[in-house]
This record gives sequence, C-alpha cells and structure tokens, in this order.
Amino acid sequence: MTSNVSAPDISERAREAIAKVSTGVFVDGQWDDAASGARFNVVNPATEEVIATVADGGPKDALHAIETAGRVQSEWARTAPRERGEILRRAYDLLMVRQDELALIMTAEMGKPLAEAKGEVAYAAEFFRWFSEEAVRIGGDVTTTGDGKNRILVSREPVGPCVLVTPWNFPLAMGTRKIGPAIAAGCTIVFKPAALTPLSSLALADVLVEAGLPPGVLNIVCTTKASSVVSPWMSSGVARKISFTGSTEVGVRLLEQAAQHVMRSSMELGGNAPLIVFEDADLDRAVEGAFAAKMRNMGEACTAANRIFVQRPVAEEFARRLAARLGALRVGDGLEPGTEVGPLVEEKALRKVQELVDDAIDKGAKVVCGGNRPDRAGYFYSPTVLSDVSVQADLLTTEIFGPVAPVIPFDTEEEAVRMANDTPWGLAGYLFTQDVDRGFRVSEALEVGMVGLNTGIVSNPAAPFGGIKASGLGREGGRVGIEEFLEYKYMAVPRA
Ligand SMILES: O=CCCC(=O)O
Repeated sequence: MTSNVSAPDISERAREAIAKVSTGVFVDGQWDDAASGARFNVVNPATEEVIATVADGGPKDALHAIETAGRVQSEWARTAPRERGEILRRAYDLLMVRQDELALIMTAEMGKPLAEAKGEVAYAAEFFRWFSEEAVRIGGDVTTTGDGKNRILVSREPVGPCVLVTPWNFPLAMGTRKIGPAIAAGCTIVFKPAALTPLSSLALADVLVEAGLPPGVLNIVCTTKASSVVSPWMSSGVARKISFTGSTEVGVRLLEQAAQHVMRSSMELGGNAPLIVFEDADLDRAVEGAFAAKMRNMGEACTAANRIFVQRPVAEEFARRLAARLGALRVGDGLEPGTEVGPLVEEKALRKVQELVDDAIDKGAKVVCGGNRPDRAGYFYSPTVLSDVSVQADLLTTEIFGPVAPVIPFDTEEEAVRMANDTPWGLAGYLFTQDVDRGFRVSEALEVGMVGLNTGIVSNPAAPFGGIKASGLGREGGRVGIEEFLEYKYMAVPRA
C-alpha cells in the first residue's frame, strides 16, 4: 500500500472518525442511552486500547425497538418502491463518499488493514446499489386456472418486521447485505450488530438517516448479552423473519426460537471450505487463489479455505510457494501504512488459533512458515503454512478463523472429493485444474453452496451467497436475495 500520510496522522483521523459515531440505542429515529444506563468498551485489537464505549442494550431496549418496528411496518410497506430504491441509492453514494472515514473506524475496531477495510466499505455499499435496483423489480404474475374458471393474481408483499443479527468479521458488509434487501422489500428492521464491532453499524445508521430513511424503519440495539436482546425479539410475535450470520451453534438455537412463531429464517452459518489443487493446475494461479481464499480478512471469513488438499506430485512445491507468499507479508497494526495482515479480533480468537496449530504439530504437521505469534502487543498471529497435516488434526474439523493454511496431500480425484465432503458444513469450496471436464465434474460433486473454479474469491453482491448442510438456509445477494424478505399472496378471481 502506498501512502503519503504518516501513521500518527492516520490514528488521529481514526480517533476523529470514531468521535463522530453516535453510540446509543437507535430506536424510532432517536439516539438514547440504554434503559439500564450501562455501556461497554470497544477495543482496538492491534493496540488493546479502548477506543469507544457504546450503550449496552437489554430487554427493555429490545422491546421498544420491536414495538416500533411493528408499528411502522404497514406504512413503510406502502411506500413507493422507487422511494425505497432511491434511499438505498443515496446511501450507496454516501458510503462511497465516506469510504475513507468508515474504513478507519472499521480498522480501529476490528483490525483488518486499511486497504481491506476500504474494500469492505465498497463491497458493503454495492449491496445497497444492487438492492436499490431490485426494489423496483418486485414482480408478480397473472395466470388462469387449468379449468379456465379463475384468474390467479400473484403479488409479492414484504414479510414484515425482521430481526437482523450480524457478526464482527465484516462489520459493514454483513449489515448492508441484510438491511439492503429488507429496505428494498418494504420490511422494518430490528438489528443487533456484534458487540466486538458495533461502531461500523452505528455509523451506517447515520448514513441511512442522511439518505432519508424514515424513523422506525431501522432500529439498532447493541449489547454484550445477545440473548437479552434477541430472545425478546424472537418471542415477541411481532417479528416475522430472522436473518442471522454467525456460528452454526447459535444458528440452531435461533431456528428453535423461530419455530415457536413459525418465522421465516435465513441462516448464513459456519464453513470448513476445502480447496483442491490438482497436479494439472496452473500452480501460480493455484497459489494466488489459495492465498486469496485463505488470507482475505486474515482468514477470518466463513468462506476461508480451511483445508487445502494438494495432489501429491505437486504438494511440496505448492506448500513452498504458498509459504513464500504468506511468509513475506507485513504483519502490523492495520492503521500503519504498508500493513498487509492485521491482528485477530480478540485474545480468545488468538488462543484458539495457537491451540489448533500446536495440536496439528503434535500430530505430525510440519511448519513451512509461521507457527508462532510475533513478539508485539495486540492479538497477532503470524501467517502460517503447515504441510503433511494429519487427518486427525483438530484444525481440519474446526473453523480456524485465522491466517493458517493446512496442506494435506492426496492421490486420486475420488479421494479428494471424499475428504472435501467429509464435513457437516457446506458453504464454499474451491478447485484448481486445467482440465475442463474435471473442473465441472468436481464442482458438481462438492457438497457446497458456492464453488470457486480456478479462483479463490466467490463473494459478490450479484451472486447468491449461502451454503447447504450445517452452513445454513437461504441466500443473500444476487437476484434471489430479495426473495428472502418477500411473501407471495395470490388472489383467485372468477372469470365470469
Ligand atoms: O464470513 C463470511 C464471508 C462473507 C463474505 O464473503 O461476504
């Protein structure tokens, strides 16, 4: 990254940007303290310093938010689609105008390097642009019954008030990917962002207000006790839909709660993505693809390549080249110019990564690069490549969520596909081959919702993002993204 701004200036600009963020509970267009008056700390994972405090919401705040969303729903559903689309389009423009400022906030609260944070702001904004275009294309259908006696008029209506719960790893984009289609469809929202990264979401509220979103359509409650806010929403009988991104364990609990009120549910849950490199692959391309699939967001992505299977004749060479790529990366505070790998989000995450690597080494893995913590404050872990990883190693059955690339050799295509599918998860998978038939054959055999064929990136606002098996239900983005927020209604009208 090139920059003519020195590190202290950037930290100062980050402080100024954070100081502008409203840090209360946001309900009915008003910012308030939490009913309990409690606040919690937001910590910069690179420096371990407190950078802000945020209102720590609880059940009272949650009830106020869901009642508001319920009260405003029918009026909001009647707004012109073009009006909803234009609010989203203005919000897209505002996000892009504030790209630098939002990136500074994101890097300070979450750790990703500034260049990646800017990339995420653009990615997040694109969901608003995409759904601004979808708002005016909510179609219907007119047909006739088979016996010719009735007309069938099919219309699409907003599903109703939505509970949106997002994770810390993409603090802005996971919000816009849910808020965009909800607004486009005419749904009101109660939204709980992750407690580790609330500032980006709170800044987004200000953007939407400036873009003209009416009071009560979006209500935000941050909290350190997720169930004290989300459970009242789920049991309110007012919320008609839950859209959650996070762990499979929490997703299952939310589905149980959703079942009590038969709520529509979209779940974007964990992953354990396989990445397969066949001996006929263009190895440079495979290394770059594996690098992207592993190192995007420091490995803290549900799409991250968690298990890299490489055909035996090229396994050693591939591991060597990948290690050369990862080992050369500059690790540091995301706000420092030139940083390519930031810290992990919190100490717990760091400990987990360290334990997984130690376990793999105990079970015979060789460290090709990394395998340790750099000697500095903050939750840093060195980019790591492990080769000859045993299938018994815990990191092959656990979402690593860190910059660790385990390389596992294989002999045959059947063996690679069998190992790739040997997991309860099914979010993303990647493969590298120059054989067209094999490319399609293996893509079709992988039990996942998304395949990268000779590419390490699958995420795009125009694509239906989501998984199968324990990785979730429903899709976000693409043409189908808005469907998750719409219900069908049909009228039968006699043709007499
Ligand atoms: O962690 C989930 C990845 C999200 C994305 O790639 O859009």
